[in-house]
Amino acid sequence: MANIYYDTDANLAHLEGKTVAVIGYGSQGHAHALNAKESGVRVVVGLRRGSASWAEAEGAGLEVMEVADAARAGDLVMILLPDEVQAQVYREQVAPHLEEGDALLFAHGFNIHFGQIRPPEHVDVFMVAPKGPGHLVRRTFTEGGGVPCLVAIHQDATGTAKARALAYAKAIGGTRGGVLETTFQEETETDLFGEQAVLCGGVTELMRSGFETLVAAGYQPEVAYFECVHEMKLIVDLIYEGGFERMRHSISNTAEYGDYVTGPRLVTDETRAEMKRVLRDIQTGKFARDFLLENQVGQPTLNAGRRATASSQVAEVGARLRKMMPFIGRKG
Ligand SMILES: NC(=O)C1=CN([C@@H]2O[C@H](COP(=O)(O)OP(=O)(O)OC[C@H]3O[C@@H](n4cnc5c(N)ncnc54)[C@H](OP(=O)(O)O)[C@@H]3O)[C@@H](O)[C@H]2O)C=CC1
Ligand SMILES: CC[C@](O)(C(C)=O)C(=O)O
Ligand SMILES: [Mg+2]
Ligand SMILES: [Mg+2]
Repeated sequence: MANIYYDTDANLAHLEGKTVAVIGYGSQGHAHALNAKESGVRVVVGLRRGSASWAEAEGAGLEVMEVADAARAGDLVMILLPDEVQAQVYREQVAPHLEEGDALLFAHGFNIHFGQIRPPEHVDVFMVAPKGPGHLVRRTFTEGGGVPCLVAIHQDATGTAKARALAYAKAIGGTRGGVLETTFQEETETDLFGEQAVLCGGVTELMRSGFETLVAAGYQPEVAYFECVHEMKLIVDLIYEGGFERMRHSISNTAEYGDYVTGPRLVTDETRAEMKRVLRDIQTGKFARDFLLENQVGQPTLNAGRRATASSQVAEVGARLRKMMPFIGRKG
């Protein structure tokens, strides 16, 4: 059985009198900084002077400083920069300011697990990794809930790493949802697998292929969008609330029958074999090497993917239909 911690297992006193430096103010950064501040923690944000994030963080009432200054000010330094820039920023602007007893925190294990960052022995190194997008980490917190987190300890120099990790997780709302103890290896490999095979790569490819199949067969693109993209959230909301059972309780018997007989026609033994190969590429470090190389040569795959997404029919149709649904809006 997994060790899972909740609010009463974590004590914010471990952060009392301490300064948390949140480095980066993007998806995760803004959520951690604001949630922790509202939990009574002293927070400073480390950024590049004059950047868009700087203005945004200051506008939200946070104390902002350059990365090196924040690293110096922080007793706990949480690295919330894109994975591909973390190693260089760490080396040049964070490492020189890590003092005995400080803690270096991550929200994903990539750089530690794949050996891109090697912290000194005199600091705690741990992870508090929300299992959800940063904007939802923030939104869920403001609604009184919390996104579950994983914690893992890589180094326990002070003997208090776990207590501090749980306190940090509580400050950002994680213990409201449950904080599961893991290792850097398990978090890194499962997170990469989940986002590639299921949550992002798997789901978007499935939705896009469904949309394109209907359009190619002569159906209206707007019908295809509502059916294969828009409704996904409504179906997933039911799974989020009550598992597959609640979703299957709400859908028609016709849909449920089709679910049982057609799902396995699409996710076949061949798909499962490919999932195993995807996992193997992650475990052997092949994916990490490819991603690091991608960044050394100017992100051609990321850029091509973004261009293709922006000019796709599903994007054009979706943008037009969402404009007519102002109640959806963007909440952060
Ligand atoms: N996105 C998510 O929901 C999740 C992310 N994670 C992990 O959290 C970490 C952060 O990811 P994410 O929130 O997506 O990151 P983002 O891409 O959203 O981070 C962008 C922020 O980093 C700043 N930044 C980028 N480059 C630099 C630099 N060279 N120096 C200083 N600041 C810089 C940007 O500032 P500027 O305005 O200057 O560009 C901006 O504030 C990663 O380890 C990721 O794997 C974990 C769980 C979920
Ligand atoms: C699913 C993608 C994610 O792992 C996340 C939001 O949890 C990420 O890296 O952004
Ligand atoms: Mg994730
Ligand atoms: Mg991830």
